[in-house]
Amino acid sequence: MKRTPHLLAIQSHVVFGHAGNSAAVFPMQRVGVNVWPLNTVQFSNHTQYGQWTGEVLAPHQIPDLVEGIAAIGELGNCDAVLSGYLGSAAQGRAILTGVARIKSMNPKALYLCDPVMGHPEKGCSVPAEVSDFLLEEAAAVADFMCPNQLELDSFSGRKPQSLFDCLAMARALLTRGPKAVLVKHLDYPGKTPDVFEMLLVTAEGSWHLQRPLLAFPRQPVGVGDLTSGLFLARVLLGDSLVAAFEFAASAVHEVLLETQACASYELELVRAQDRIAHPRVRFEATSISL
Ligand SMILES: Nc1ncnc2c1ncn2[C@@H]1O[C@H](COP(=O)(O)OP(=O)(O)O)[C@@H](O)[C@H]1O
Ligand SMILES: Cc1ncc(COP(=O)(O)O)c(C=O)c1O
Ligand SMILES: [Mg+2]
Repeated sequence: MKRTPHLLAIQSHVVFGHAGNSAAVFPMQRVGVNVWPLNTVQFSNHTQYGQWTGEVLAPHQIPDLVEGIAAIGELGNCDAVLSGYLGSAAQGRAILTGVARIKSMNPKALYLCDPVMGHPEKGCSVPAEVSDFLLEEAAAVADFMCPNQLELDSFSGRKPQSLFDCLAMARALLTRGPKAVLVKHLDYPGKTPDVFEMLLVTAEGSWHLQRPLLAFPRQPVGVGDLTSGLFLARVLLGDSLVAAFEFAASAVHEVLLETQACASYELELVRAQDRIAHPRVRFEATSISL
């Protein structure tokens, strides 16, 4: 029988609604991965509501919890680490310590870093030390990085002029260390307005994917976390990087369709669960080059 993969997911948890682990854990389980959620914050709700209660996990808790799993002899079973929203650069460094510990026990373990930097225009951003940490330290260790356009711009220190420029920027990030860069959301001058575009860049090639841009009165939150989580889950289940990219885009689209149909602000993950596991649509990625 094929072994069920194990994935350590280090990101935020919200009591109400879906962001961070609260957006990614259930979908990753639903597609067939054992998830070990390690919550970097526990907030009442995501920060786009403008108010919340709760606390940030002290950075030392991250290695403490990883050592606890080592002490019961299970750490070597970890096949991948996913990290998302970071409260501080110290928390990020604690995650890299955990990743190094896991890779020493299982050299095949993968690390996906979702370099969450927030949405400055929505009043949510991360300290400069966190963006510096992500570019200067995390990129060198990560196997996969999944920025959105704002995060890619921040890494590049500029905005793109065209689709090919986005590709050049993603390629530049690839040279920092990751095996693949998945750009979860492209934005550039001249982009077709009614499509949502994504990019996957690896040493072997580059792929572009389009799906419909759906209208929402308020943009749903947690979409990026869901995308990264499903991509990594499908890679662990044996998909090629391109197949995992296509799967994640298709499953996320299904969740957004259900969310739109329910006129819900929070992602409708429970209602969409069967379509997360078996998307009815399949968006195909097409190869592009500079
Ligand atoms: N197909 C879609 N139609 C409309 N909006 C979308 C679609 N897919 C994602 N979004 C929204 O676009 C924004 C950018 O998505 P993305 O960069 O992937 O993730 P995030 O900002 O959540 O990390 C998010 O606000 C998300 O809710
Ligand atoms: C607590 C928390 N975690 C994670 C996120 C990231 O969500 P997204 O996937 O939309 O980037 C947010 C966004 O507001 C958040 O408030
Ligand atoms: Mg995000």
